[in-house]
Amino acid sequence: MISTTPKGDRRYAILGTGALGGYYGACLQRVGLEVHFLLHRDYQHVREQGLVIESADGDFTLPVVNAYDDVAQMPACDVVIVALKTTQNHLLSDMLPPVVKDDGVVLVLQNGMGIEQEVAQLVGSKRVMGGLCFLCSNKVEPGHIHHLDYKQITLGEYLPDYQPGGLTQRMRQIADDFERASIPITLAEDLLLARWQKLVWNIPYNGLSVVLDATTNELMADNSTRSLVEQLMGEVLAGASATGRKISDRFIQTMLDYTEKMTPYRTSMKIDYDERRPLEVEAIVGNPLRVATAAGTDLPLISMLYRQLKFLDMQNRRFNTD
Ligand SMILES: NC(=O)C1=CN([C@@H]2O[C@H](COP(=O)(O)OP(=O)(O)OC[C@H]3O[C@@H](n4cnc5c(N)ncnc54)[C@H](OP(=O)(O)O)[C@@H]3O)[C@@H](O)[C@H]2O)C=CC1
Ligand SMILES: CC(C)(CO)C(=O)C(=O)O
Repeated sequence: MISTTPKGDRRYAILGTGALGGYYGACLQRVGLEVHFLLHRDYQHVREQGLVIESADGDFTLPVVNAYDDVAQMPACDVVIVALKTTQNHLLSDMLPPVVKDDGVVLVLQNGMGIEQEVAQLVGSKRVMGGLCFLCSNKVEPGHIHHLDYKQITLGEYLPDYQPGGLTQRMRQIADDFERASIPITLAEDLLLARWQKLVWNIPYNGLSVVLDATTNELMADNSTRSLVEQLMGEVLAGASATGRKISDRFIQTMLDYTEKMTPYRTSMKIDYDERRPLEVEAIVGNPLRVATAAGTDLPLISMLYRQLKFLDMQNRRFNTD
């Protein structure tokens, strides 16, 4: 085991060493933090050969990492990063309890909404934080991650019912670790607001990329689809507003500009669809839709997108023989 944690440093666990978890975990280990990686199909490969990160910021290799295929073998950690696809979150009830220290924290870095609430039921709400990752990364081969663009994270504390959690000492400590690893961090006082803001991007682009078989640049180049993107973004703002979170209309333009500057991108949901993997429909579209509906607001375009995605996901799962 590589034990590099000097006094005061936090020990990290990465649950799901894929595109996101593998990238951030490797960045943290590279600057000397102690990181423990839970792997799945490429466990043997990574145990023997480590991780390769091909990155827009410079490639690097970690020939030796702390690799596990069973949480029971992992040490209890201060920060446990959840980086599975949300479609695998049913595994968390077994995975989390042994690996999070009594005074540790589970940091949910997945896309979507409502996951912190589920995690709080497993480990208690005092041990949960959320993060929104503006990252374009793919796992291209066993133990090989290709980081294409962006990397910043917005961090927020979770409190029951997503009451704003303010800024805390442990947020600053985790932010320091990531910044040491050259990952820019924004600290959010209100995690729910930050989650809605991220969904302004994910709901239209992830959803439409699957339904319309398109990349981000294709969605932006056509007037009809660009308008659909904008209308869907408007509905996300309405959902946020129904839960008491105001996002200014100008934010829509910011997200459109951000996407126009992005390298043409096949969204993560589109990659999952093409690879015939389960889609994160419930976390990214279903949960926010249900939250808005419960708060008394109809989101008709998002509701239609949700049903279309459910249909395509169900068809896709029928073909998946894994
Ligand atoms: N990739 C990105 O750029 C971004 C991703 N996100 C979000 O981050 C989350 C993770 O996405 P991403 O990293 O792309 O997904 P990946 O599929 O690349 O990573 C998920 C990892 O979980 C592993 N896994 C699955 N089942 C198990 C298991 N039983 N035990 C241990 N590990 C397991 C998979 O291993 P195996 O493949 O071997 O089954 C895989 O390596 C998602 O919610 C996504 O929406 C958010 C922003 C950007
Ligand atoms: C917005 C983006 C591309 C990260 O910046 C993302 O969240 C995704 O692909 O799921």
